[in-house]
Amino acid sequence: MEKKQFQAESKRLLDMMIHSIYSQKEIFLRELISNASDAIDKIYYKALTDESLQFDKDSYYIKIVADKDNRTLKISDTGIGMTKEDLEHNLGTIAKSGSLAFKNENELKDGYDIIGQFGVGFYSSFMVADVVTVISKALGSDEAYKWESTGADGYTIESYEKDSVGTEIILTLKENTEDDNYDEYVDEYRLKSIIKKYSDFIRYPIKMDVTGRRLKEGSDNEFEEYREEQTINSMVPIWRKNKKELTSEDYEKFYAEKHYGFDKPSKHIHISVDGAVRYNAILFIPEKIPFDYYTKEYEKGLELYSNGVLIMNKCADLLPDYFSFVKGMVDSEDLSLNISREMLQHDRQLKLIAKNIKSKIKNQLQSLLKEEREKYEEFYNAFGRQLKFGVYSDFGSNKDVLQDLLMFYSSKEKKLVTLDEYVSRMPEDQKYIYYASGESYERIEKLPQTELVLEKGFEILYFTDDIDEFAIKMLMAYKEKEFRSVSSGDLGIEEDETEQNTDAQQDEYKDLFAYMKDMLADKVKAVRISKRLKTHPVCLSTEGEVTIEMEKILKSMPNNQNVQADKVLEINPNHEVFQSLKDAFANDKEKLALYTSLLYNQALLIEGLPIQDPVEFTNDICKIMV
Ligand SMILES: Nc1ncnc2c1ncn2[C@@H]1O[C@H](COP(=O)(O)OP(=O)(O)OP(=O)(O)O)[C@@H](O)[C@H]1O
Repeated sequence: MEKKQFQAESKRLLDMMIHSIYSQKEIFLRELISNASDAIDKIYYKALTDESLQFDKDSYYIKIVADKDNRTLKISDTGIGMTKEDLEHNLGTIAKSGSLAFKNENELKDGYDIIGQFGVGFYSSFMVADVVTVISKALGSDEAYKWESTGADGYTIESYEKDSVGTEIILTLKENTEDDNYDEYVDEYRLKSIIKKYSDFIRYPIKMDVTGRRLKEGSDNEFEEYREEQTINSMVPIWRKNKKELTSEDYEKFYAEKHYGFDKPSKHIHISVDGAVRYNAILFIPEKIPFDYYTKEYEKGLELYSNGVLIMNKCADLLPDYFSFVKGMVDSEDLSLNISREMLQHDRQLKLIAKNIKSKIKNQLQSLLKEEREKYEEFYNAFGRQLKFGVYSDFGSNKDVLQDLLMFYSSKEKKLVTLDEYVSRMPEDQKYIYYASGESYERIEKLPQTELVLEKGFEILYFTDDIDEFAIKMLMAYKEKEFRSVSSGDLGIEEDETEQNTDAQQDEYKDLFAYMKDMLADKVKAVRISKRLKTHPVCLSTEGEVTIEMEKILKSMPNNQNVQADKVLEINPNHEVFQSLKDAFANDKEKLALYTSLLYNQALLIEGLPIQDPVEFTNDICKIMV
């Protein structure tokens, strides 16, 4: 029989599974049971919506059979089954193709991370089995097939006999080793406990023949063993249970079982609404950021159930983009089973649910911020960018929902603070909320432009995310306090005597500045005496809406429209350099040209902007050295 090869990525994954040192190998059973349950969901859904199919609730179940003598474990289901193509396609390739490429070799080595990141599902059976056999008959098909693989060297598919629709997965367990005892996976007691632990909420019965002991009939001291089929799981879906009966562990188990993420959820929200619209939902705020979160591949959405039947895996309409990190499910009695994706978008019930969910998530985040600050900061470090993006997008229409959830690093507190905290401690004479933008906190800390604001004792928020300034522009103000960049022309700081002095100086040396401006041509809008510089000789400030950070970001975009910030070169009149400029202006215009060009380029460097001609710049430095 022809042996087919796994697709390259699957092969790597399989290798990892086979050689896995993952300590929780038992999760393979959870994976197979959850696949079986998904397959039953599919046929169940079909039976409810297709009248030609018989509907008999009792015929949907999962059965586990352990054969101690042959060391095999069989997991069968009465689900939708797989055709030959399905077997090849679903079991020979990784569904989320390309995802492996994101991870580097080291991270993958112990197979631990990968399980979490991708929920490798079916492949996890190779952690405990040498041979995996899948026998399946698809709904509507007359033929059944057997798929078999011993791992990395590929798989075979052949026709097979099977009467009923569904799938059987037979695992031939690995030989025991010093470290691992695979016999435990044919041990009834152990299997029962694994099922209870991970799959108790599966909605279909998970049946298993178990051995009991009872008194022999007519005897009061002789026992006999007997076999009986038992349903191991309690079957009530967690979202239908009373919140009071559930522990955080139950929610965590559900989160893992559903592959919402490998991390533990940072927070869960269990909603039961019985009003104008009835629904149950379990939502999770993840603790860690999914590896593909900020990529185009990431798909937001919640699982959508109609009265216990899964009708959509990722219903995007239930979550606004700015809460796209939320995982979970919604079950509503009020949705029709036959609803199509297009109809859903217009469904009134769904819109109500989405609105309700939005406010629940917001409240939850707010209470996390209030009550568990550290946890909130962890969350914010992972997903804060998305919230800021939410403020910016849709023309700022969501700013009211989001502004109280924002945090920025503070020059004063040296940690993340909220806008409310900032505003509430603003001194009376402080007009604006000040911010400074840059690549990192360390770099911003050194920006000359911050000098005056800091000297006044005002707090500065540090913006290091691309989106920060754009979001703030959209917000415009918080509690009626406007935002102001420390580089902006007008800092709104009351002028004292020395500052009035600078106005006089500006006037006095206007010819010098005009001359310098001419030399820099359209690189700057003006050259001016600085009011904000205290110790540094030079800096750039901006006039108008576009700041230097915004210019940088806009320039890096694919269809940049060459948007420029209106830059002003500011000179510190109290720095010795100013005296040199004055002398050069009076006696040596060539020198003035050299100094002007040097100062301008220095200001660019401070801003992290590229110098147009670095060779010329270094030659200029040499000129003043010799
Ligand atoms: N018992 C089964 N019956 C029918 N189809 C199955 C069964 N087991 C697996 N499949 C098919 O094989 C596919 C691959 O399964 P696998 O467990 O590897 O990934 P998944 O379930 O899609 O994703 P994940 O496990 O990450 O949620 C499934 O999507 C499903 O189409």
